[in-house]
Amino acid sequence: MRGLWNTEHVKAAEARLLARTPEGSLMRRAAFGVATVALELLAGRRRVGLLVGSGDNGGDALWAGYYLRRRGVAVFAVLLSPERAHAEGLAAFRKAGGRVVDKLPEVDLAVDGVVGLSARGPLRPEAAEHVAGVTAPFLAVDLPSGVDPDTGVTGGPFVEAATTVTFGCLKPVHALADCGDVRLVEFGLRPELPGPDLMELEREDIAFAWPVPGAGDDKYTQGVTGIAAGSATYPGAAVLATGASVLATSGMVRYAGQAADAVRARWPESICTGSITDAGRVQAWSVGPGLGTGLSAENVLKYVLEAGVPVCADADAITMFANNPDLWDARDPDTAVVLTPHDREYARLMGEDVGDDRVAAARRAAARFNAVVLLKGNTTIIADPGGAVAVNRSRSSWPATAGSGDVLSGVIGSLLAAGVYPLLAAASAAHVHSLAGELAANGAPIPASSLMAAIPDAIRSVRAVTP
Ligand SMILES: NC(=O)C1=CN([C@@H]2O[C@H](COP(=O)(O)OP(=O)(O)OC[C@H]3O[C@@H](n4cnc5c(N)ncnc54)[C@H](O)[C@@H]3O)[C@@H](O)[C@H]2O)[C@@H](O)CC1
Ligand SMILES: [K+]
Repeated sequence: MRGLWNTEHVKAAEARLLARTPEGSLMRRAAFGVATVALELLAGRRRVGLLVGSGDNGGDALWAGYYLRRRGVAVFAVLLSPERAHAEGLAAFRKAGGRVVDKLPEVDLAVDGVVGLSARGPLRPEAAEHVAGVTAPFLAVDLPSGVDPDTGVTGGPFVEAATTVTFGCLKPVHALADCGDVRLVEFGLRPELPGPDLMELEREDIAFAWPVPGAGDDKYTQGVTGIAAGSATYPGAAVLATGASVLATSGMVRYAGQAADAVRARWPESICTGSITDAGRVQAWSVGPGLGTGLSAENVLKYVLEAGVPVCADADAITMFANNPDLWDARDPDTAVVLTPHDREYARLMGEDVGDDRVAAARRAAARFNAVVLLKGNTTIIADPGGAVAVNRSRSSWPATAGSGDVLSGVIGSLLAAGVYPLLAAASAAHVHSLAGELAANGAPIPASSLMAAIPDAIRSVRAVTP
């Protein structure tokens, strides 16, 4: 698991660390890290340009320029606010033979030291012009300038970084926005930090969480998943959700609904009934995809909420909660619920748009409904009602296709049925879903059924990293 910390916590921790380290040493260590990565990226080429802003981020860039000069690299720097440039960094840079210029010449690598942790808003016009004039790849210092450190939002021009070197710890921007290849330079900040504000699961975490049958297991002991999805109009949603559930774990899957014939034909291993009341016992329900929003669908939703087992509520289930909040009354407060809205469903459910701060939005919904909220997007945010948040950056946008959400809800249902903690179930499902999308797509569009079919490969790939 990788932790990520908000700027507020990073700044407070840095202040404590600064107070007990010799002046300037942290900046020089950070800059040395930047220079080391720059040398690696240069791979023998010898021209570097620096874009230097008014704060310590610019100071880092100037000190990195100093270290690069000492290794014989030609370094040019544009000072965006010459009178406010970091004084010691600039002096060291000049003394080492660095050249201050009005405009960067052709270089092999550009270092973005425009703004860092104190950044607000997009690049200002002058910086944007310099950035636009650069053809070399960018190495961003701490974070790509113009991208908000806490939300990853860009409201105008920003630096497209091929590589980002950050210091002390990762910040939300590194998971919420594209920062290229992110490298972390450690300098003893961790003991000063509270628990992380966000976490990003790694393959090892998912491999650890994913249910694996033991010698004493049978089809019942691994958790039976119930799928309440699909309708005469939308049988495909039922086939996809059930199939995803069948492929995600080796526990049993029961399907209940109007698409029983279609599901049975495609997934003979599932137990299908036409009515939810005949479904039998399950350890979790996945409800909503293609279900409709009429009275009979509302009754299905009530039935699964009353069952006293974890519920993944997706698609039409979310719309029904938005239309008729009284449906929540059917839920015992101890029943875990995972809601999986996309932005429009979120707006329906919450009566407000997601806004720029997606993490805060997911946290608000999780607190309001006492549920895990998985907010879909290129980066999926998964918030726990207790405040914990996991993020999953998708590797490509191919999974943004019809039926993809049905697959995700089936996987979440299976993990809930296997007893995986809801936040971990949702985050692990999101990870495997995006990995399956990447494996299936392999550079071309994919139907959701291909994504679903790649779930076993994704699980194998995740599990392959465990010793
Ligand atoms: N505090 C520390 O312990 C360390 C800080 N380090 C560096 O210091 C950086 C933070 O430095 P600062 O707090 O001085 O601030 P920044 O360098 O992030 O920003 C400097 C100033 O730029 C202005 N600014 C904000 N948004 C802007 C925009 N969109 N366009 C143009 N100007 C804008 C603001 O006036 C801001 O104070 C970190 O990102 C990191 O690179 C490192 O040297 C490591 C140690
Ligand atoms: K930067």
